[in-house]
Parts: sequence; C-alpha cells; structure tokens
Amino acid sequence: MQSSLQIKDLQLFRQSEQLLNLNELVNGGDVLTIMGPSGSGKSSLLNWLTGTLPSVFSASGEVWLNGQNIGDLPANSRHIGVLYQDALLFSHLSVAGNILFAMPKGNKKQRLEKVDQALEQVGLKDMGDRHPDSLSGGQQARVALLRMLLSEPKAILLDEPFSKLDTQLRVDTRKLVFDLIREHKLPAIMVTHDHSDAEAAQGKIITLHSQEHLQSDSQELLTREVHVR
Ligand SMILES: Nc1ncnc2c1ncn2[C@@H]1O[C@H](COP(=O)(O)OP(=O)(O)OP(=O)(O)O)[C@@H](O)[C@H]1O
Repeated sequence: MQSSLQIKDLQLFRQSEQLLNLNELVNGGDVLTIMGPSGSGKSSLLNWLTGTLPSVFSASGEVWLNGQNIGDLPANSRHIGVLYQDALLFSHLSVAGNILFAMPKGNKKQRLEKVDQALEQVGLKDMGDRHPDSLSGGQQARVALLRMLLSEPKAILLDEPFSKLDTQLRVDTRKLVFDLIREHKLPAIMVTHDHSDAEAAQGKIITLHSQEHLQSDSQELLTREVHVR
C-alpha cells in the first residue's frame, strides 16, 4: 500500500474563532506546503497532527496515516517525525548519541553502522563522536534530519526547518531533505514563510489567512480564494 497522510474534515477552533477547515491527502514522497501570516494557524495544524494541541484549541476531524486513523493515539505512538527551525540537539550527547537516542532499539553494532552510513550520506563522515556544539549550523541541521529519519517516522512535518540557514546552505539542505523524503516515500507537510522553500518542494501549496484560506497549486500561487466561513 502506498504511504499517505490524510486530513479529513478538520475544523480547528481557538475558543470560538475558527482557524482552519481542511481536507487534504498527501501521498508518500510528496510535500504539502502551508504558508500564511503569523497567527493564521500553521503551528496549530502541526500540533493537531502530532497530538500536542494546547487545550485552548478544539478540533474535530480525523487524521489517517497509511490507512490507520491515528487521531486517538497519544503523541508518542503516532510515528510522525518533526523538524524545527532549531536543530534542538541534546548537548550532553555526541552526534551519534543524538541519532541513536531516537532509533528503535536493537543490535548495537548494526545501529552504529546505520548511523555511520547515514552520516556519510549527508557529508558528515567520521563526525559521530563530535560534540553537537562543535558543528556549524548547517551540520547541526543535518544531524537533526538524520535523528528524525532514523527514528523511522511514517510521516514528516517540517516547521520552518531552513529559516536559520544562510542562502547556499538553505538551498543545499532543503534539496537533501526533499530528496530523502522522496527516497523514503514519506508524506510530508512543511510550514514556511519563504516562497523559494515552497517552490523547491514542488508540491501543492496552501496559503492560510486568519479567517479564510487561499488555495492553489504551485503554479498558481495565491490565485483562488476558498472561504471557510
Ligand atoms: N497556547 C496558546 N494559547 C492561546 N492562544 C494561542 C496559543 N498558541 C497560539 N495561539 C493563538 O492561536 C492563533 C494561531 O496560532 P499559531 O501559532 O497556530 O499561528 P501560526 O500561523 O503558526 O503563527 P506563526 O507564523 O507566528 O508561528 C494565533 O492567534 C495565536 O495567537
């Protein structure tokens, strides 16, 4: 079965204000991009998907991952990986330790080999013993990416993951991220303020507004208006 993340009839409210009304299907290897001004509900959407929505919000609707309704599962059982704008590496662990921490348990030698291979794949060969603080921002971003991927998520959320990287690093890192999403055939949802990120994702783009959202595909950005109330 092809992997997919499906949002069915999501109605998301903050107190009595409706923030979102969404139906979307994201297939494995595709990136759905969510744009919109501050306060339009982007983070709340990601929080709803991960099962970490603060109690000031309420929501109805379903989220299906690979044919399973995961809406009632606790956050740590949903198998959704998230990448944030900060790498958020554990400073008391080595680079390899950070990645191993998130990996499923198993044979230690095999897990270490997997970490070494992954580090090499992203240009960080032999850096497993390094301390995260000794890495550049771009290197830390790649470690965070591997930590997330090797936790074996079934879907990926990207929350402004490139916004702290300078231009060339941003281009290189997002290519790596999108290539890996395609290689692993994982459905992904990315929140960004940056149009070049959205274009690079080569998928559908939804732009949220406070009381309405405009919806378009990547060729017709911001051309069609869909009112939610
Ligand atoms: N914990 C909270 N308690 C109360 N209101 C909140 C909380 N978190 C967010 N909000 C409000 O809910 C609305 C949606 O917030 P959300 O963080 O989802 O927007 P956003 O589009 O992600 O914004 P940004 O681009 O600034 O991150 C905003 O009006 C925000 O002020």
